Amino acid sequence: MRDAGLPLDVCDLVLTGDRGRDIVTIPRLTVAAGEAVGLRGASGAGKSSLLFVLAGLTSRMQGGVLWGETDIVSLPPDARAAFRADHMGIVFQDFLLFEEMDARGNAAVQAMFRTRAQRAALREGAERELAALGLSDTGRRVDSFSGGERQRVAVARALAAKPRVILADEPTANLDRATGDRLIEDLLRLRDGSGQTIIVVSHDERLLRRMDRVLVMEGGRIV
Ligand SMILES: Nc1ncnc2c1ncn2[C@@H]1O[C@H](COP(=O)(O)OP(=O)(O)OP(=O)(O)O)[C@@H](O)[C@H]1O
Repeated sequence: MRDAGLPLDVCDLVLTGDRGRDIVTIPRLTVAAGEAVGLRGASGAGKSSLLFVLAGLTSRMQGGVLWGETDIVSLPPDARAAFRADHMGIVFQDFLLFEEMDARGNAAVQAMFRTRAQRAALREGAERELAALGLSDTGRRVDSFSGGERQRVAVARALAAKPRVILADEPTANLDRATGDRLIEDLLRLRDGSGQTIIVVSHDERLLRRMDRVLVMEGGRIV
């Protein structure tokens, strides 16, 4: 089993956008290891921007974002990328799939960056998650998949390596009810089994209801 989830400690965080505008301002936010937290709020409230910060996908942040002992704000971009690859599974709002690869290849894409010894486990994890999400025909190129199918590939990719942290932006948005429910069960099964920390942006009440805690964002702040 992989290590359990990482705790998060955000301190005096400011994310600055173009023209110097503050997009996200968080004086303090702590999430326990293994906690499942929902983030909700109106469009433009800063939810996706906060996920980007937590994933270390921007250099325009100030303050502290500690995952365990590691402050990703103070890491250079290549070290942030390595930390992300080692510890995080991310579901982006627009999925970011490799269009010319099949579902299986996309779900196991991190294998390209792993050692030979790690590749088999990652491919196995990808197959397991694709099956758990009910996706068949995994040898087909993803550019021919529907929105919901693409979403399932993106989620399988995020979960394949059993990361210590899962960050997801609207993971159930394109899914029918049954598939959405399956995804929610899958996320919680991971958390209950190996204690992953989960932070999910969503408007889906069924998903939010299952989280340990739901935070509301407004104007770049948690209210
Ligand atoms: N690089 C940037 N420069 C300036 N403003 C930005 C930048 N990135 C995002 N914003 C603005 O910051 C605000 C928050 O955007 P964000 O995408 O985080 O909102 P959101 O809560 O995720 O919205 P949605 O639910 O519609 O996805 C928006 O007004 C957006 O236009």
